[in-house]
Amino acid sequence: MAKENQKLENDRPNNPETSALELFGTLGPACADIQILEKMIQNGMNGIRLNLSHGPLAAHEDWIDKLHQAMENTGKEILFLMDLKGRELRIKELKPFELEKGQLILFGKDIPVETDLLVLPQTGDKILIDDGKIELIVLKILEDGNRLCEVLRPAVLKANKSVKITGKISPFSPLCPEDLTNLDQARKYRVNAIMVPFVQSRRDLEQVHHILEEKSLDLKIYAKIENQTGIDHLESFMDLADVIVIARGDLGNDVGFYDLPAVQARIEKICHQHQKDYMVVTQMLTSMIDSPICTRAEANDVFYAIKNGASSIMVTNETAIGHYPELVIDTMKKISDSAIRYKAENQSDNN
Ligand SMILES: Nc1ncnc2c1ncn2[C@@H]1O[C@H](COP(=O)(O)OP(=O)(O)O)[C@@H](O)[C@H]1O
Ligand SMILES: C=C(OP(=O)(O)O)C(=O)O
Repeated sequence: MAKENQKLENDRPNNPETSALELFGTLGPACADIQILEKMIQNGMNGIRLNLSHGPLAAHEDWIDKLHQAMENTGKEILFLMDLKGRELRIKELKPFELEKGQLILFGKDIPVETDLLVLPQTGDKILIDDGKIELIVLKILEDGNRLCEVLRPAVLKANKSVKITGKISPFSPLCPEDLTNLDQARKYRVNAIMVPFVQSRRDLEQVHHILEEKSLDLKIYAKIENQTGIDHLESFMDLADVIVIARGDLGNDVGFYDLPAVQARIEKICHQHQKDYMVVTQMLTSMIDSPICTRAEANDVFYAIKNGASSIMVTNETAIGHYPELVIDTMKKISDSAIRYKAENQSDNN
């Protein structure tokens, strides 16, 4: 690392001497319980995200009450981050069912989606579902608009999972009408910050700032970089965000996960150059969804995210639907403490 960049890294907020590292969990069915939330807070979680792709803010009132109760019981205020719905593409409600390799399926009828999403994929396009766990290829567009697809990579298909058409840029605006209602209720539910999905241009964030100003809301903005267009334009809009989010789930769908580590490194470098805080998120401790301990590789992932200068890290499924939400936070905290100690002891380390 060049001397200049080394200085920038040491000036960052996660400098051990001024450590303000944010450790985020995701609020979901597995941890929406006062005692579990208390333990997560006690174990070092200082921020929690609610993903509004699964329903509006008001529909989560019960969970939010529990969160505030847990904060009161522990005497610790943590950041409450609402991840706006945005125009992320998702499948609609359905009963979970298992797909098989080579199976023919109708995207639209068997996999219900909004009409504006249905019309996007063309013959030959690949459709990734649930952060790429499922992959389809479009064989034919039928007269009624349904897309006849072949299953290339099967898994269990569940309601409301993310959809990505490979190589296609989302043509939609950054916030959907439901988000405007969510923002109107931000004060009532004591939201401190928002995550904006799929930020692709300066215009996207200008629109968000404009809306926040109109609503007199002073909320920290976490801008999710989820596709190549967002990376390409990052330097043009990063001053309008408080934190740049390396959202590896959707990003991995877009750039392919073999290139994802290089893409992460590139975004980190740009953030260092501009002294911009950034978050690393998704699949950091995935094995802990079903296991009380993480893998060595996951420990490395968390360690290097922090050693390299992330100001925040966040887990998703691990606390939202996993079996060990408190242990996930405990693990994340212990590895991050180790990384912070390492940084303190190796201030001049260039590796
Ligand atoms: N607000 C919620 N309501 C219901 N289920 C949720 C909610 N948030 C998360 N989950 C569950 O936890 C999983 C992981 O959460 P998250 O990472 O936020 O979602 P996704 O990967 O679908 O974007 C979701 O796919 C969903 O099954
Ligand atoms: C955190 C992410 O977003 P979401 O959970 O909305 O897919 C991601 O894509 O990495």
